[in-house]
Amino acid sequence: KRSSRTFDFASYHTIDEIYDWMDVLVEDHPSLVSKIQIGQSYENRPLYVLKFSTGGRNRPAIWLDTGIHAREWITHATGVWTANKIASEYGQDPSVTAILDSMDIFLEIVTNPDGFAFTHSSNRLWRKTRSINAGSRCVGVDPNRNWDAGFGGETSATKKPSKLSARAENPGMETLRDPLWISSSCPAPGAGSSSDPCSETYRGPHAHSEREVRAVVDFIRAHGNVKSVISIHSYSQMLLFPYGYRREPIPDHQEMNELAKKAVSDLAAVFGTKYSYGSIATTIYMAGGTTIDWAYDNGVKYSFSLELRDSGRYGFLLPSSQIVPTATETWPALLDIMVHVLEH
Ligand SMILES: O=C(CO)C[C@@H](Cc1ccccc1)C(=O)O
Ligand SMILES: [Zn+2]
Repeated sequence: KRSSRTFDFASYHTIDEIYDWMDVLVEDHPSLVSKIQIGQSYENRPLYVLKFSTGGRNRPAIWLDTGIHAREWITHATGVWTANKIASEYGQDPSVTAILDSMDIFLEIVTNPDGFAFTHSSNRLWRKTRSINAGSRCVGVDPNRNWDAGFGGETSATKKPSKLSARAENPGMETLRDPLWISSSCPAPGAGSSSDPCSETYRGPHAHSEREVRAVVDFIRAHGNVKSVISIHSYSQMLLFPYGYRREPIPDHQEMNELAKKAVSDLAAVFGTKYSYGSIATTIYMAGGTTIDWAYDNGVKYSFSLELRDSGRYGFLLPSSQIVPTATETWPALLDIMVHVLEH
């Protein structure tokens, strides 16, 4: 009989391998884990979400997503490891047990399946969705600029992008040659996204134009009781919270900052990996239309994004030997956030 525990967590996997593994995880934990489909991608791949629940009806919930950017393979791998950890620790770890006795956890591992498949088949550094842009030969929308929160920037940038801002508009192109820019605090253009379909931060024709984004928006709105959204990216080793579309701090800045401080401290305690933390706009760069700004503005107070390993040496091409160490050190940070949500 297949077991979810014998899966090779120390290797990168294809979408089919991950989707098959999800079914085995459900088989191994039938009273805790279920798989729901929240929609379909542009190319009609299913959008699957793992639900961890011990009962109740519409309990307060935590939403986790990985793989919204296709090339950030360490995030899908961390999502698989974390799903297994949650399922294995229920009934063993007191914090996990307490969380799941009162709340549900939803985890979407392959949030951008078309892009992910494309990184396996054609272009390992693909970031965006694979939707066709009318009137352009350039494909795809940045799913982390497509959300209806500061979409297109409050002051949509009309100024000519400077060299720096051109870089900020093309995350990943320079990072292989010049990783420093990604952790530079220099701001991206005011808009924090691009209207150019050929840009890596193309925001799309309108907010929620992407099926992959729309499906999550509809799910979270219909659920109505999501207390935390944690959207996991790589790389640069940061723990981020809103806002990205404004520099002004959120009302809950102090609480979020202190929680982030504790989380990165507990992460560092594992192997010494250093994370920075703070609001998106002040820690990485201005970014409009992001997942967690939308969540926060729609009542999800505990909204965070993680930027996993590394800080630029391998970037998106993180060796598979670092998968389990990365997932292992990230776990205490996730637990800190989830326990805080449970207690508040
Ligand atoms: O994926 C990234 C490239 O690794 C960095 C992320 C940084 C970010 C993450 C979460 C919210 C706002 C910005 C991005 O530009 O969307
Ligand atoms: Zn990303």
